[in-house]
Amino acid sequence: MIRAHSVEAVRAAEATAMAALPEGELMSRAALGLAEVAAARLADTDGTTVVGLVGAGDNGGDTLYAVAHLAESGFACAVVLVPTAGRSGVHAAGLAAAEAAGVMVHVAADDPDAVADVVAEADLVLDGIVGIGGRPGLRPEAARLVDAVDDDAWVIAVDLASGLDPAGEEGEDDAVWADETVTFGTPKPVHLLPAGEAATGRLTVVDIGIDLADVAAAVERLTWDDVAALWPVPGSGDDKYSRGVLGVVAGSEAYPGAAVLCTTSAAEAGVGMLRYVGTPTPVGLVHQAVPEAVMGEGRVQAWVVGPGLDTETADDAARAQLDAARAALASDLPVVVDAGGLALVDGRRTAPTVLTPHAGELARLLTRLEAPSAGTDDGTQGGSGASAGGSGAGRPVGGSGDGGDDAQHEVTADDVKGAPLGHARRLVALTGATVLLKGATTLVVTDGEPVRSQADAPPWLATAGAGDVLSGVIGALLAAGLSPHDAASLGALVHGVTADRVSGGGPLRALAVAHGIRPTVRDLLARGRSAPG
Ligand SMILES: NC(=O)C1=CN([C@@H]2O[C@H](COP(=O)(O)OP(=O)(O)OC[C@H]3O[C@@H](n4cnc5c(N)ncnc54)[C@H](O)[C@@H]3O)[C@@H](O)[C@H]2O)[C@@H](O)CC1
Ligand SMILES: Nc1ncnc2c1ncn2[C@@H]1O[C@H](COP(=O)(O)OP(=O)(O)O)[C@@H](O)[C@H]1O
Ligand SMILES: [K+]
Repeated sequence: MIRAHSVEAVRAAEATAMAALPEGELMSRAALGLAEVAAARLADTDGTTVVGLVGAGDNGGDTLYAVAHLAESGFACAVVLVPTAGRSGVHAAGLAAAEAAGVMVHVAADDPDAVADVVAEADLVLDGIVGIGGRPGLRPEAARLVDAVDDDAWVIAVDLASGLDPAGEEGEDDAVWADETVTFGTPKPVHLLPAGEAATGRLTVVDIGIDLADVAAAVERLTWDDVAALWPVPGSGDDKYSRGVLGVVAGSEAYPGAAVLCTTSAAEAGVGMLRYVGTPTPVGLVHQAVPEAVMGEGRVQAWVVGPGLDTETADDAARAQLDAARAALASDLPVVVDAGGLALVDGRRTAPTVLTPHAGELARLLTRLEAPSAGTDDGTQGGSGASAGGSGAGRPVGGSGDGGDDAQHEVTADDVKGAPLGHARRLVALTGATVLLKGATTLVVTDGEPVRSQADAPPWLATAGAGDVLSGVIGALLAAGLSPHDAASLGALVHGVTADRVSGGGPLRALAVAHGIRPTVRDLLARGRSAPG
């Protein structure tokens, strides 16, 4: 598992470590590690020239010492001091070390054009403008230097790409776009979150001897090696019921294929038993595609509700299926709610719940649930008595404070994409559920848990039906007894890794991803068995 810690946790751990070390020792370790990475990249690319962009804080200090090391190793090195105060505005001891090593020192404010030319010559650029002390965005004088960097230069962000929000809450276009980030002690949230991941590039962590082993992470990412520890592997005493029965309420006359995709992936994920509830067309298709599935309701340990569910049609079969969906939501069993099922959610369930919206679905849910008088948005069904909350669990009033009295604020998909984590948290606050927000980086947010962030899938996975496959995997894991947080994040990991294998760099289809789940899990489990220790 990769663990990222908040800025506050990092500063506290640094303070503890510094108290036991000679002054400047941590910065000296950071700078040495940074210089070693930079020297290796220069060797890989036959580069010879280095420019460090140096801001006013300790991030600039790291950069000055690192460039001094690189100059001592024989590279042609210069630094550009970004603050308008020039030499007096930067880390004094770091500047002295750089000058002593023969580094050329330029002050950006003195001659901006000439300095831009110096930057443009560099084979390798160290971005030391700001680190964890930075506010989002770049000031114009910094942006001008960043614009001057040659497209072929290797850009290493020191600790984080300047301009990004270190907490990764807000997206920021005005930031350094790094090929690589060399960070110190531990990853920071921005490195793993959608707001900063692309601008971070390759992430390299330098050990500077700070201890965060017992400190809760702000953001976590499951890796391949976590699968063996988390995946529910049956023992000799198990039977199909003890392994977990999953009920699936999915598909409709309008969208029958979703039922096939969801049940196929649940079967491929190795669920103990599968029950399917649907209308005649998907029942026939599921019967053919997944002969293991049993048709109709019965005892289950968890439900998937919603892929391809049609909440608009009111014929008898569709109504019976919707009744089953509502009963599942009103039950005390774990439920994964996806796609059409999200329209039936109108508040808190007390039982474990995973909501799996994409950005557009999250925007619609927030708009509806934060409205002064919320209800289900499938108006055809009227009676709110069959709400997701069941009898005693009405819609919480959270969010009423930001809407204003008359005009309801409509949340858009673009709002969600601009600040995905914050919007996912809003839905967690409204529902108490685990929220899995789909995208290139999928976020799993649960109250009181570190955010899980998975980025395992290729963009080819952005294809119709891929979400139906994901819900089947998560459902199988919930039925086996995993917590919503683990089921959702492990499901996202396996779904993404499978998509990557199935794609192999080319197109994929959702059904192929469903069929790829079984071999992927097998191989990840085998990897765990062969791992040392
Ligand atoms: N505290 C420690 O023990 C260690 C800190 N280290 C380094 O120290 C960094 C943190 O240093 P600081 O706390 O001094 O903070 P930073 O160097 O990240 O930045 C703070 C300075 O940048 C200015 N600034 C903030 N936002 C800006 C923006 N958008 N544009 C331009 N200027 C902006 C501020 O006015 C302030 O002077 C870490 O990221 C890391 O690189 C490392 O040396 C490891 C040890
Ligand atoms: N750019 C991307 N890169 C990787 N994965 C993506 C990207 N965009 C979407 N995905 C993934 O593809 C799946 C799409 O699911 P969804 O939008 O629910 O599709 P559908 O409703 O058609 O099944 C999700 O798992 C999502 O995380
Ligand atoms: K930086």
